[in-house]
Amino acid sequence: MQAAQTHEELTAMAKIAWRNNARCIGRLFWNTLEVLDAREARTADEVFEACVHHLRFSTNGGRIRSAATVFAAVESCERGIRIWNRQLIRYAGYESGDGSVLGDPEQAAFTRRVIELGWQPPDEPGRFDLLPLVIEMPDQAPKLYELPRDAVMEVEITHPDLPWFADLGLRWHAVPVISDMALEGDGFRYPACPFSGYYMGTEIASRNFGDEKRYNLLPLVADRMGLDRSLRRMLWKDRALVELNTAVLHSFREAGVTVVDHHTASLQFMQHLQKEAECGRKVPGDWSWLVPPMSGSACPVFHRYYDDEQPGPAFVEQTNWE
Ligand SMILES: N=C(Nc1cccc(CNC[C@@H]2CCCN2)c1)c1cccs1
Repeated sequence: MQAAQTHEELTAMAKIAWRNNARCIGRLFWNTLEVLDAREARTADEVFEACVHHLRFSTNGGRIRSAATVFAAVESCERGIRIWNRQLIRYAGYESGDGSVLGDPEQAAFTRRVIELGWQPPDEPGRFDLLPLVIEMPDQAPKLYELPRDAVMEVEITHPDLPWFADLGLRWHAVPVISDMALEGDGFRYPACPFSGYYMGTEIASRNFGDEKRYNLLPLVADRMGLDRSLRRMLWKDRALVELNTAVLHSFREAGVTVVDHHTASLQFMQHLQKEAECGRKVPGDWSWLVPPMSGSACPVFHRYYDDEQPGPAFVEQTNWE
């Protein structure tokens, strides 16, 4: 077993792992990452407390701080401490007999799993019920924890010009916290290291709200806009996407919650490419992830190729509970 990394070594490793993440458009700010050291957490309760602290620290009243909380390292083959949730904050998906889902369909299997583990859904299940955290300590059964409501900031979605938009009852949480990946590098592996930043508007509007296999809201928004959905060439999906994205960006800014539009994020990434070239470093990039899911060719990141290397240190996928 190697000597543990100092906090400085751990911080540098996590920052470089972010800088190496080929799928991330927000890497201009890699050096601002705050690393919270939770390697001493030895019980599920202590891990839960550190996760709640991460939410409060990163949310920061809406002035979001990019952060990573690092729990204990493991030898390569061990499972170690694991957070089963893909993100610390996710909404339940309740599947009914006919296959329809109330809430987030992407979370239907996980929702079933946590109910098996003893989670009690609310008396009135809804579209935005917070899922519990599932924390697994080495050689122990997983434990469930409800997130304190005051640690989860949410934004209600309204539209600057369309009054009826508020009636859709849409909301989303302010901070994305990826909690199922491992931080690997310099001979160390950290299987629990939730990391968070701020959202790009398209993630919520185009993907979480827009995807057919998610909240599938394009037909509803188009109908409320009075568009003719019988003709694809009327581009009703595109018009609905623009208004969903306008609403998300407007609502987050109104609420004082950090968010970035896909045009600004693309320009920032081009600056990052410039800075890295000046430092003599290649920038690994995955075009299919870097290009925003709407108006791709209107973003400069679209008009070039990327280096497909995957250098370490890195945040890596790992087998989860399924
Ligand atoms: N803005 C963010 N979004 C983000 C980053 C990484 C991963 C994810 C999760 N999205 C992955 C899903 C899976 C398929 C399509 N999207 C979101 C950030 C999350 C953590 C720091 S920034």
